[in-house]
Amino acid sequence: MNEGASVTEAAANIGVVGLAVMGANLSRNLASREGNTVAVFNRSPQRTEALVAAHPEAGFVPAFSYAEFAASLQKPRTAIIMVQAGAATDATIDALVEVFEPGDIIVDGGNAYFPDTIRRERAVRATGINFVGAGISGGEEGALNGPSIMPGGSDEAWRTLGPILRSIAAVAEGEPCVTHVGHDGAGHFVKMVHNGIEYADMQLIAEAYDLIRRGTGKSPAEIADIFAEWNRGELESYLIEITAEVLRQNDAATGEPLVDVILDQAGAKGTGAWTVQTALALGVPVSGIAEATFARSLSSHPEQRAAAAELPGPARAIAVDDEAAFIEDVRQALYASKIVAYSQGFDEIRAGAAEYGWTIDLGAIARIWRAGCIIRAQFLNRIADAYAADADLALLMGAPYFADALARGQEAWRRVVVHATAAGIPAPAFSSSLAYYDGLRAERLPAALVQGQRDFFGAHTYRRIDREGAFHTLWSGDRSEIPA
Ligand SMILES: NC(=O)C1=CN([C@@H]2O[C@H](COP(=O)(O)OP(=O)(O)OC[C@H]3O[C@@H](n4cnc5c(N)ncnc54)[C@H](OP(=O)(O)O)[C@@H]3O)[C@@H](O)[C@H]2O)C=CC1
Ligand SMILES: O=C(CO)[C@H](O)[C@H](O)COP(=O)(O)O
Repeated sequence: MNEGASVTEAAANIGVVGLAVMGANLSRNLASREGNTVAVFNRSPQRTEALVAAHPEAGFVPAFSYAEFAASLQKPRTAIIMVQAGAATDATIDALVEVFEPGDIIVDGGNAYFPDTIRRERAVRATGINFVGAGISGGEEGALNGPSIMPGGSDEAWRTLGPILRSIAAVAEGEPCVTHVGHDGAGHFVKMVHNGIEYADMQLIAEAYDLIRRGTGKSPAEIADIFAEWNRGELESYLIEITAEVLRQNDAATGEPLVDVILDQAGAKGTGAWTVQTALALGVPVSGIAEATFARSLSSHPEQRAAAAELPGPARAIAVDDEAAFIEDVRQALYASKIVAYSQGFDEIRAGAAEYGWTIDLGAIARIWRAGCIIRAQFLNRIADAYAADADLALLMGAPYFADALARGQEAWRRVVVHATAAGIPAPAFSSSLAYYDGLRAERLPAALVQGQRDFFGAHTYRRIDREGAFHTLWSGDRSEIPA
């Protein structure tokens, strides 16, 4: 580490490294707050020059080397990194550690994989510099006007960072959408699950659109009106709102609905897969999130889709007698499946907190997701209420409000899944959410048979319903049972 430049050169109280969509807008957000002077740095100088030229009102302090960036910051220095996850983040942290000093704070605001954040926090802390992994959600508009922020890291770093992050975060019912989630990787863990829920929510909405289009023959613009109407009720959310916008958009080149000219292969940068991988390791069944993630993968294998195109099946058309009733069924199925997705996500956060020793206030997470982030929704108030009533809820969807909503919606949900299945319309997120609901409420599951099979081929033992202990049947002997 070097000593940086003299204090007299240090004009900025905060800095941002990485000036693509998120970093540029976050820098402008920071600069717009009273008392902030923002130093900006990007690996390629053109981005720095472009940002500074485009926004003279922001009073940015541009830097063209890491040493210059460090010198432009008041001590203790605070810098927020907004670069690509993975190697880019490691390279940026390494470069900052070289020019920062003990007591300074490095915040990684990108979508890092939480084990990386745990590793980085440990390594950077050893230098005396604070490292905070902070999930930031809201896309371009959120970064500019107020995102939802999920910081991890130490209590000491939070004391310094808290006021800055509160000043730039979205506000929901007077409360800034930021909370100290927990230590080291807790913030990025929660952001990861946020994105997993985002994948599920998006897939469910996409399935609802597909079913309505195939069931009623309505145009995308007409379905946009349906989503806009839904957005005035219990489904009110940013994702429903933007779905109406996307469906209403016509392609300038062809005049066709834009949704009909977009290639039907969904991309993914990895956070959904991380959510599922982590859930598998924790033994948490996030089946809705997993199906949503796999649905993107399935869409993106054109060679396999071409190979399967001639396989037999129904014509993917639903015969609907009562259009209005069918649309209402889809709405209810969407709401029920959405409850499942959030319940699964919160279950994963609860399990992750237990595994990694974080104290995560689940009600506070619901509250900071009410504004600023991509999954912001009226519905999150209901989740916050559920955790306020019982902070140790074993199952979010078992809370009275959600249990009632599921009870009200489950018949419609079943009708939609039956229709979809009979018509050969894939609705993996709707179907798997319903299977999860039925699985959890089942008095008895065929898991008993799986245990019998495991004991048969691998002497893995089983437990009995009527006695304590583990048992094994001598399958290749006289088939008597012995205590294991
Ligand atoms: N876009 C979004 O809606 C959201 C993104 N995020 C996360 O925020 C972060 C930034 O996202 P976004 O603004 O979309 O930008 P990108 O994820 O596209 O990252 C581009 C930035 O990373 C920099 N970069 C790439 N490789 C390196 C490297 N080896 N060393 C230093 N810098 C490097 C680029 O610099 P250069 O210009 O020199 O190439 C550029 O500033 C990401 O982690 C992303 O996952 C979080 C929430 C929402
Ligand atoms: O973090 C985000 C929103 O919360 C980003 O928009 C993220 O890139 C979305 O993930 P993907 O690109 O995999 O759809």
